[in-house]
Amino acid sequence: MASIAEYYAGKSVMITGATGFMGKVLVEKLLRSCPEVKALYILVRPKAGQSMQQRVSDMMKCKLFDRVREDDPDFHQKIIPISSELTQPSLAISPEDVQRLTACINVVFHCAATIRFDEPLKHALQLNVMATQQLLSLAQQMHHLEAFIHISTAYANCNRKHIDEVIYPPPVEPRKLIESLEWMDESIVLDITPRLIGDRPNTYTYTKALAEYSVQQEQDRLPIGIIRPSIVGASWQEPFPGWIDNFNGPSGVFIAAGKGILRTMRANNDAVADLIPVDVVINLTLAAGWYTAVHRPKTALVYNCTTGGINPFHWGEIVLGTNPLEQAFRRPNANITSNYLINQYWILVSHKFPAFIYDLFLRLSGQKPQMMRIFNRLHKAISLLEYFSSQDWEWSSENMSMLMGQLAPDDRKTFNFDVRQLNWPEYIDNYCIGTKKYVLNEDMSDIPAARQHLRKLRNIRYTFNTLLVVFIWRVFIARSQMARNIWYFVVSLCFKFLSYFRASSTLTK
Ligand SMILES: CCCCCCCCCCCCCCCCCCCC(=O)SCCNC(=O)CCNC(=O)[C@H](O)C(C)(C)COP(=O)(O)OP(=O)(O)OC[C@H]1O[C@@H](n2cnc3c(N)ncnc32)[C@H](O)[C@@H]1OP(=O)(O)O
Ligand SMILES: NC(=O)C1=CN([C@@H]2O[C@H](COP(=O)(O)OP(=O)(O)OC[C@H]3O[C@@H](n4cnc5c(N)ncnc54)[C@H](OP(=O)(O)O)[C@@H]3O)[C@@H](O)[C@H]2O)C=CC1
Repeated sequence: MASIAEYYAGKSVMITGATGFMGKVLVEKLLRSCPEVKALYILVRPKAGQSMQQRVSDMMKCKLFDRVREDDPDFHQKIIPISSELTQPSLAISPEDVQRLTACINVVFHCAATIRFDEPLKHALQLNVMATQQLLSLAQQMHHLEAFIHISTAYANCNRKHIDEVIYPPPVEPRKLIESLEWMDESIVLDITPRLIGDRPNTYTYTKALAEYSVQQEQDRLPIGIIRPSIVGASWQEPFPGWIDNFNGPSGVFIAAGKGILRTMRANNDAVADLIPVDVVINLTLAAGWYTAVHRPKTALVYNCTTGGINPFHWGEIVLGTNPLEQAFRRPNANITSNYLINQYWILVSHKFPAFIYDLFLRLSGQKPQMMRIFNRLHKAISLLEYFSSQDWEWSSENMSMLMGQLAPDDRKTFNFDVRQLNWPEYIDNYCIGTKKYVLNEDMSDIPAARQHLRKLRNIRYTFNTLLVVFIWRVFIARSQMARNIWYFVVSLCFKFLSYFRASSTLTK
């Protein structure tokens, strides 16, 4: 039986979402570990004033591709960009390109999606569901297709507590929903969105569930596999530990906490933090492509790609890195609580009050206030994440274990997705370093300066607290006999307690 690299040798692979976080890691891994792959056709759109070619050439210059570049400086020749806007009819692929793709593609990896939690329903439907349906139609025209791998999310069915590796019937038939929303004005759709998404928290999870169903509908006509990763984080091992390029999910939280901006958030300390490293997801995805093509399972297999059931880690166990970020707003000291009121109290004391003071300082020094605005955006982002950090889910992962059992020993090493070996504290430490190096582009050599800055912040805090105590004393205590009496009473009580403990600890020696 062919190994994974042998299988992909000579194959033409089509990838959507190749410019995204997971797509880039998929392209890199395919080029590095399957060097005989024939060609990667990546569907890309022009964006933000950049042409498709410019975007692809920028992407290939990215540090992520350093190892591939070392192995094969001409690796870019295997990447063939195809212009496509997935929300347009026929995916806006030219007839010539359609012909090219249908003639040669062997494997499709569909990664593209909008992953925003606040996406208007119509747009989320267009991209996550309708584009997927159009892609399935294109796949049906492919003469040599051997596998169609769809990337979903483990949270597509987050309205359930236990999630098996099956497709659950969606609340509404996707085609019917698309037809009925077609004539509706944006504002009407906005009004009825909460009713439609029901017990799901956002349009993202809702449309990903509809997409899964649409994919499964084609299982008799296409060789399909569905991957459901949980919260995808920085890479664990490959191409190097800690690689990450965005603010999504925990990355934004780690950065905001590391900068001393985020000091409190609602999460359940004891709930499982179902993070999954991006390289694990990609290794499983490539293995699933191989398995679908070589073993041809009769129905579409769903792979829950999660860690909680295998190597659980909890939100309360997260200890943020020891390498400080540059120019922190305050000394990092982030806490999580499941209590709404306690969280609101800390938001007031640790977020809003310092932001108010800082903005006052900016105003007085003739600058534009900005901190309150930053905090308002942060609170919006955090409120969208709290649904996921405050509860527990259980995913079965038999298909992931089955797939591991099917791999040859060498493939198990090269395409490792065995998360039992994952050391969480080490992973989180590398993750934090990754956000510093690759998201914020900060240099590790600046760490002594960052530490010095933290010491300065500590001194500012001590000075501020001392001034506050003196102010309170002068304004409230020194002016009233009763307040002075209470103050002396409290101080003498503390003193007595201290002497009592000192005496008892001397006795026990
Ligand atoms: C107290 C701390 C203790 C630490 C331990 C506890 C850790 C708890 C962590 C809990 C994490 C829980 C994570 C759950 C995630 C569930 C995942 C489900 C899995 C999936 O299937 S999908 C992937 C997840 N998707 C997302 O994460 C997307 C969420 N993001 C959004 O929906 C939008 O970005 C958002 C938040 C609505 C903001 O929208 P908007 O205001 O319009 O801003 P933009 O997105 O346009 O971004 C503008 C600009 O800001 C940067 N940005 C975005 N987010 C952050 C951030 N959190 N911090 C800093 N900066 C951020 C963004 O990159 C843009 O920059 P540009 O330079 O490009 O303009
Ligand atoms: N990140 C995570 O934590 C998780 C992600 N997933 C799933 O993994 C997949 C990949 O996610 P991730 O890489 O994080 O997402 P990103 O947002 O990083 O990437 C999304 C990709 O989709 C492309 N895309 C978006 N809209 C269009 C469009 N209209 N036409 C063409 N291409 C488009 C983007 O292209 P462009 O660069 O042009 O915008 C980009 O390449 C998604 O299906 C997501 O649901 C599942 C679980 C967790």
